[in-house]
Amino acid sequence: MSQTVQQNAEAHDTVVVVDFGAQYAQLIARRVREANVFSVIVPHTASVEQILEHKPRAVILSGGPSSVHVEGAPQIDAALFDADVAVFGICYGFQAMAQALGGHVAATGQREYGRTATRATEPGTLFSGLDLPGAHAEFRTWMSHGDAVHAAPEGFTTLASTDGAPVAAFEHPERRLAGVQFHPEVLHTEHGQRILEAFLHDIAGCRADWTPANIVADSVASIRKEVGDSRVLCALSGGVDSAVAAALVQRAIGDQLTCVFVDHGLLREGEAEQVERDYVAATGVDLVVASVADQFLGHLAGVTDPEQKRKIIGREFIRTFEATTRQIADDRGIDFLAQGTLYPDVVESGVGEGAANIKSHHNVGGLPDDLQFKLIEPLRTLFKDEVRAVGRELGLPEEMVNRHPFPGPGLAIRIVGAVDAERLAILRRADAIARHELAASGLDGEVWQFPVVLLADVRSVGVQGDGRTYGHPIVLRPVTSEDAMTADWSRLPFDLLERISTRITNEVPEVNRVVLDVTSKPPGTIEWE
Ligand SMILES: Nc1ncnc2c1ncn2[C@@H]1O[C@H](COP(=O)(O)OP(=O)(O)OP(=O)(O)O)[C@@H](O)[C@H]1O
Ligand SMILES: O=c1[nH]c(=O)c2[nH+]cn([C@@H]3O[C@H](COP(=O)(O)O)[C@@H](O)[C@H]3O)c2[nH]1
Ligand SMILES: NC(=O)CC[C@H](N)C(=O)O
Ligand SMILES: [Mg+2]
Repeated sequence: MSQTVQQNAEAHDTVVVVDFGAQYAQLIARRVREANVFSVIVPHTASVEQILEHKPRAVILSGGPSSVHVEGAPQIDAALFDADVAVFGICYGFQAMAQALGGHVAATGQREYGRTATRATEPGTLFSGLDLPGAHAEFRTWMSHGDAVHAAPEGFTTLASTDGAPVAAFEHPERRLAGVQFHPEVLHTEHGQRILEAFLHDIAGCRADWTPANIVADSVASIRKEVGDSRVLCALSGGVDSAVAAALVQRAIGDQLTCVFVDHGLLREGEAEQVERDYVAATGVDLVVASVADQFLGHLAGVTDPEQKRKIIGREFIRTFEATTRQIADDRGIDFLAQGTLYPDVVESGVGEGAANIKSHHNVGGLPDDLQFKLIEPLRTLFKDEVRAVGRELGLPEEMVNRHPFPGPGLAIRIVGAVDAERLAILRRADAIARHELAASGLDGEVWQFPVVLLADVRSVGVQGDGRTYGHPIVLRPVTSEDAMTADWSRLPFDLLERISTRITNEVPEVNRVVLDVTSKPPGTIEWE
């Protein structure tokens, strides 16, 4: 378990979300945090001891695709229910809980997907704060199940039912156990957040202390404690996360901090200048710029595999930080490196046991084994919207806090194929046009991120100026998202897409085709590599 998680677990009431393969485990964790309670996610393969290591006040069992009554389905160890921790089951988690405690779960023959009317038969603690008109009140819930709890375990009160779920909610407040068949975490469920909060606050007794002001105070205190009077190098990219991480470290230790910005030749047009100008102006921080494009491009020459690109970039970042340290360190040296790593970077890099490695984020899975620095990652447990809230709390300007994310490996993972200076120049021009037109349309805020991708190894035939061309396609990938864990393709207006397409094919001679990516995440990721 990472040190940050340990610290948070000690300072705040923690909720552990056990992921049974749900589409919504991330969403559950976020909703818990929206109730101002700290939460972490663990895979269902975690043992009860591993769950309890987080010192949770409550555990939430997520939904999942399996059927609890089928042999080999993931189960929950009944020891959890005697561990003096509150437990809330959702969908599969509700069924697993019912079965483990002696209730009866079976297929119903009546599947319920999507909007479902749930009849509350008893307010209990879970529903007591809801404005439900009388007994047998109906409210709209979101369901996704084919199995159902037919009999609640002994001692539990049944609170609701639906046509396809004889027991749609139950609780045993004295044992601090409860569960629901529907999904309280999705916005389509009426009163969903209130029901979750009733569990968190009224049944589990979690304090609502996970707020931006507390996050800042805690991180500042723990950075001070850890760093003492040592010096810290902070990797600054111009993006939101590292800007907020640097501002936190600066608040904690002031001029013991030096920031380093790596110009690795994989940046977008104007980016290096912007960091030097804006960030220093906003914070007055001490900034070193390392201009190392030749070094990065040299190591990337001929490399086409995305994971290999990330590993090379992760390694060269660290080599650059080491070289910078040698350049600027006095006789005390620099032991600490601060980075703006976020919780989704950690989850996607498959660091948690059992989680799949989707891609090795250069700053997590891409780090070299012989790392000389101790890492300070004050945002390692946060989602992006929480980072933005912390940035506002620290007084960073709104333009900085709202900036679209840009991945550390930069344009290297937006060129499908090997990376070289010429290809980078093509992509940089196309990207600048797309960004410019998006900003000019006033729709910047509607889009989470807008990758522009060059399919460098693909060519297609075109006709331009009455002549045949054989050029490359550019892919536009504008997406909307809440936290980059899931995303949808942005429905940008056709006239904006047309302007971008026309300008790119007119102004970038090597490109003769512009295509729009209309894939959500999942199944696609946001970046192409
Ligand atoms: N060009 C760079 N120079 C120095 N450090 C970098 C650079 N690019 C990335 N990093 C480091 O890698 C971390 C992860 O990069 P990432 O792009 O995920 O975050 P960010 O740039 O801080 O924020 P955003 O997600 O908004 O772009 C950064 O927080 C920073 O510490
Ligand atoms: O700093 C980073 N280093 C990386 O190696 C990396 N890979 C993806 N990303 C960013 O993470 C978010 C999710 O991206 P994917 O849907 O492509 O996994 C998106 O915001 C991506 O831009 C990265 N950021
Ligand atoms: N979404 C879920 O958790 C589904 C649980 C189980 N597979 C069912 O069909 O009932
Ligand atoms: Mg970035």
